[in-house]
Amino acid sequence: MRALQSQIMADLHVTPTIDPAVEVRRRVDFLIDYLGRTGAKGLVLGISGGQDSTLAGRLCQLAVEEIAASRSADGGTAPVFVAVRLPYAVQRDEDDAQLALEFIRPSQTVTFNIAAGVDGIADEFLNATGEAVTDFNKGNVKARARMIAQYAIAGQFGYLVVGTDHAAEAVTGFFTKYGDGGTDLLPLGGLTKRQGRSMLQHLGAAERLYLKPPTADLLDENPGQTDEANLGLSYSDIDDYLEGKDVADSVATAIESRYRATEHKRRTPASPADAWWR
Ligand SMILES: Nc1ncnc2c1ncn2[C@@H]1O[C@H](COP(=O)(O)OP(=O)(O)OC[C@H]2O[C@@H]([n+]3cccc(C(=O)O)c3)[C@H](O)[C@@H]2O)[C@@H](O)[C@H]1O
Ligand SMILES: Nc1ncnc2c1ncn2[C@@H]1O[C@H](COP(=O)(O)OP(=O)(O)OP(=O)(O)O)[C@@H](O)[C@H]1O
Ligand SMILES: [Mg+2]
Repeated sequence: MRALQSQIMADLHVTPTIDPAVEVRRRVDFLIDYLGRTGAKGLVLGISGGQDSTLAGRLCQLAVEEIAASRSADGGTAPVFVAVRLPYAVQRDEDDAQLALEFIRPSQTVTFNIAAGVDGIADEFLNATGEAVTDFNKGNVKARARMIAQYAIAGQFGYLVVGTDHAAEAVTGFFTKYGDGGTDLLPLGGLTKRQGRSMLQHLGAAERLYLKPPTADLLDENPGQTDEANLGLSYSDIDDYLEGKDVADSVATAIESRYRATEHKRRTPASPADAWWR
């Protein structure tokens, strides 16, 4: 194995194989423990219809249901899980999002359309700079608008914002800084994409929910662009690398170059006391 590969596996807490049942239990326990220690009144998470939010959402719901079952015995109130639909106007694959919600069965579902907010920022960008925001930058505004919506809900009702980042996204920094990367806790941390898929399968999700090609779906001009097309890398190769397997040199080099370039996304902002960025 390459030296950096082994270092990355350790830094991102990846294990080459998992038992899906054990990982479901461990991550539900983590959510229960975190909720207990913070006293938060609930968890909030955007549900897109993609694999990651379907899995994280189901784990959140299992956690709050277990807490509710244990508290009903002593008459206490339990935290809730709020699933948020966050379409930009009309979502092309809304049926997948609805299927994910049917599987998750959240305590509550809220729909918060980000179109007015995002278009307001795009209009003001033009006023302020004299040029139109690019489709790519507007995509990151969409991801950040979703973060703002979730924190508004969390702040108002005393919830925590759940993130869906996992090792196969963290390694390439494939998320919007302070957008989908801006969250309070990460129940999928350390998992590869195929390990997450195996957990959804274990939980009895419909195939469509875990075989769907991953997409950030942030672009007006290329709706549903797959992550793999955007990255120029397949999740199968990224997972192999993270699980310590041999991959082509060109694949390892591409992953390692992205890993180095995106270090700033996995850190808190640099200050004069830090040296990691040198
Ligand atoms: N060395 C450095 N030290 C500190 N900060 C640094 C920096 N280099 C850039 N930055 C800052 O970071 C910013 C760039 O980062 P960011 O704004 O995130 O933008 P960027 O990484 O360019 O774009 C986000 C990428 O993540 C993808 N994405 C987003 C959301 C969801 C998903 C998904 O998987 O579903 C994927 C999206 O398709 C795109 O390829 C710069 O504008 C600058 O402010
Ligand atoms: N249209 C949307 N509605 C609600 N939440 C969204 C939407 N788009 C993105 N999100 C949130 O942003 C997170 C990051 O998106 P990302 O595409 O990485 O995950 P995913 O859609 O759940 O799974 P996949 O990576 O397989 O597409 C999602 O997990 C979800 O919480
Ligand atoms: Mg997606």
